Amino acid sequence: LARPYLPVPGLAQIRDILANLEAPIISALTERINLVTPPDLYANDGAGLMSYLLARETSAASSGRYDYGKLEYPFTLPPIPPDIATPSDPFPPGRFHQDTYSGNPNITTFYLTTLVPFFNSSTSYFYHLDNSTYNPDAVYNLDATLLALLSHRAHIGKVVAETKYASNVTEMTKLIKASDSAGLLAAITNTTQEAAVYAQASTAASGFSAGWIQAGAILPVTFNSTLEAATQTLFHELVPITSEIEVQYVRDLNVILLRRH
Ligand SMILES: O=C(O)C(=O)C[C@]1(C(=O)O)C=C[C@@H](O)C=C1
Repeated sequence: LARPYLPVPGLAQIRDILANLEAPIISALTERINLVTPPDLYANDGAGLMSYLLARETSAASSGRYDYGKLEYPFTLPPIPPDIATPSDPFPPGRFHQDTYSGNPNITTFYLTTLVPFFNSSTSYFYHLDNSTYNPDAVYNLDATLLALLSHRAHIGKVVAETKYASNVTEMTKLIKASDSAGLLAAITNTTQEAAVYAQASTAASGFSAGWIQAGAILPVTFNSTLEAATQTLFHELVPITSEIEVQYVRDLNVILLRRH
């Protein structure tokens, strides 16, 4: 089946798209932080979460969630096959191509090792008459929502990379041909933009915690600081994961560029 020709938006528009994902990410994080985490929920490298995801992703795949160009990638299913460049389709600058790299293993590791420790609430907004706070399904449900948002956000790096390549073909081609990963990382990095992303995340986090507190939610005193710290940690990991997806995407052009010249 022929895949569609999908041009990518310009950098300013993509940054708006990335900005629009910050509030939903921090919203899901806020909800997740306010649920009790049952002991051993993530034992065996998150095997329980992974089997929860597998069922959900199998259903999501059948409704097309991970189709070509959606920029949504599953954690538990085989990756979408990459595009193969041909003489009639040499991946012209500005056109999206599907590469083989997935940032999801890095996202899973970071989630389990770095983010889960923030999820230490002793109270839950679910009310059970038997006073139990046991609710692994509700927890996994938010984990799955959050992971899908993080993955989508990071994999938008593929179109960031394409648009950066298209606007700087000469310079990037040199780095790609030299397989200069460090040079490519330097070329795609914009520390001013990163600072803006972190500042916006921080504003959103304080907005969400203020909202919950003003709405009269009964919250542990540490909620505000936990959400702030988790948000900062999250975005300081997500931006490097996004950057790595960008670098891998342009590196993938190597074969084509070497063949062309
Ligand atoms: O906006 C960009 O230029 C991006 O490449 C995206 C992003 C990010 O993840 O937000 C990643 C790397 C850059 O250093 C700045 C920001």
